[in-house]
Amino acid sequence: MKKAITVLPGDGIGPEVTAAAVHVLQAIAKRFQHEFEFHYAAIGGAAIDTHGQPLPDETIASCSTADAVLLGSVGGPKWDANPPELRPEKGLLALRKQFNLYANLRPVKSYKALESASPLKAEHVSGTDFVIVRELTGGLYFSEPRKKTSDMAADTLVYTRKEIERIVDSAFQLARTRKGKVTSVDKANVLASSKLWREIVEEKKKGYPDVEVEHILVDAAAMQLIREPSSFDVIVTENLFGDILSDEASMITGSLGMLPSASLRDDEFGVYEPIHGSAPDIAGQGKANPAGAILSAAMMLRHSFGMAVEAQAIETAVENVLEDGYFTADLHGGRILSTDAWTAKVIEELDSESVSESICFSYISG
Ligand SMILES: NC(=O)C1=CN([C@@H]2O[C@H](COP(=O)(O)OP(=O)(O)OC[C@H]3O[C@@H](n4cnc5c(N)ncnc54)[C@H](O)[C@@H]3O)[C@@H](O)[C@H]2O)C=CC1
Ligand SMILES: CC(C)CC(=O)C(=O)O
Ligand SMILES: [Mg+2]
Repeated sequence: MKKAITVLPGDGIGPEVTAAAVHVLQAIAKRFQHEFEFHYAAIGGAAIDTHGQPLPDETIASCSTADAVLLGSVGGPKWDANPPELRPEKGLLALRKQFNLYANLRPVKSYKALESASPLKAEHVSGTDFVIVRELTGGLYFSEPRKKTSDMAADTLVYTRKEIERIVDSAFQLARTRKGKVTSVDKANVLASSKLWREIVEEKKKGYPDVEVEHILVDAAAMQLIREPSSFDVIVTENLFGDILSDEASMITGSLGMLPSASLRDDEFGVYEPIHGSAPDIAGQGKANPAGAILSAAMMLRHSFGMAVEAQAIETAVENVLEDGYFTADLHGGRILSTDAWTAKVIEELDSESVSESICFSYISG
């Protein structure tokens, strides 16, 4: 199958982790006889430097003609003093809005091999398997009006019924394919937007009688994620809460570098991005964990290209490399490899006999 992928490496460790994911995709293309065409375009600080804006028209054009987009990360101290319209993060937010990517799926799954890398006790980590469904194109990050003087500052939190309904529907539909439970996270004891959110979840649940629903306030949710992460299946929440809770949740697995994400709309198109930022403190040192980006590529294969077997091959290879005790510098307890060396292990694993046998078996049985 022939597919066009636009790669937006961005800033900091973005180019390192997207390079890793592209290498893995090339290995998949070779093994399964697909043709992946990679087109590179600028976003974030890199785009400000070359094009004078964080989301150039050429980048939008490239993404518009692509089957899917692989993104690294944006931002860094070089651009921190820039005015708001010339901040790297503005490019990422504009990309999400431009392509109407309202549903950001962030799977959080524990790995046996990483139980000791997590700051949580192994018995708490074990069995963790949930997805955060984060609303991605509304809320405070798209605040209008937004104002700042030296004496006051204001951001506006707006959600429309339509925005809440579609993300809540996404969560219910996802729960039906999993363990059948939705946890809606809000701050309905204080915020008007959260009160509407909760009302809509209550209305929507009538259409999904097979799905169990619970409501939890965001502060308690932050606690419950640490106390009993295995109690969650699908968490649905607004933009800011989802951003914060997913970084917290990443540590259950051992590192922020482990979590992938898919930013989706109603068709197959998607932007696939690790949840972490540009990590300026480790950029250019071969210390970045590329697992989040590599697993994002697997999500791309499954969702945008319908390549479930290929996606599973990547996920199995990542798991096996961790099982073999090969870690990156952010994870404690294994043999530490550089970003490139760890990626090479994943590709070696993909090429290995055991993975190819399980793939053949899946083809036959699937
Ligand atoms: N999606 C995106 O592009 C995002 C961009 N940012 C931007 O990134 C810049 C840095 O933000 P921070 O708050 O430091 O968050 P960050 O996510 O870049 O880093 C937080 C910490 O986690 C570590 N880390 C992150 N990803 C890692 C990986 N793959 N492997 C190993 N360690 C990893 C970093 O070294 C750092 O110690 C800022 O300019 C921020 O605005 C932040 C979050 C998301
Ligand atoms: C620009 C930020 C909203 C990016 C971020 O932290 C995220 O999407 O996780
Ligand atoms: Mg974030």
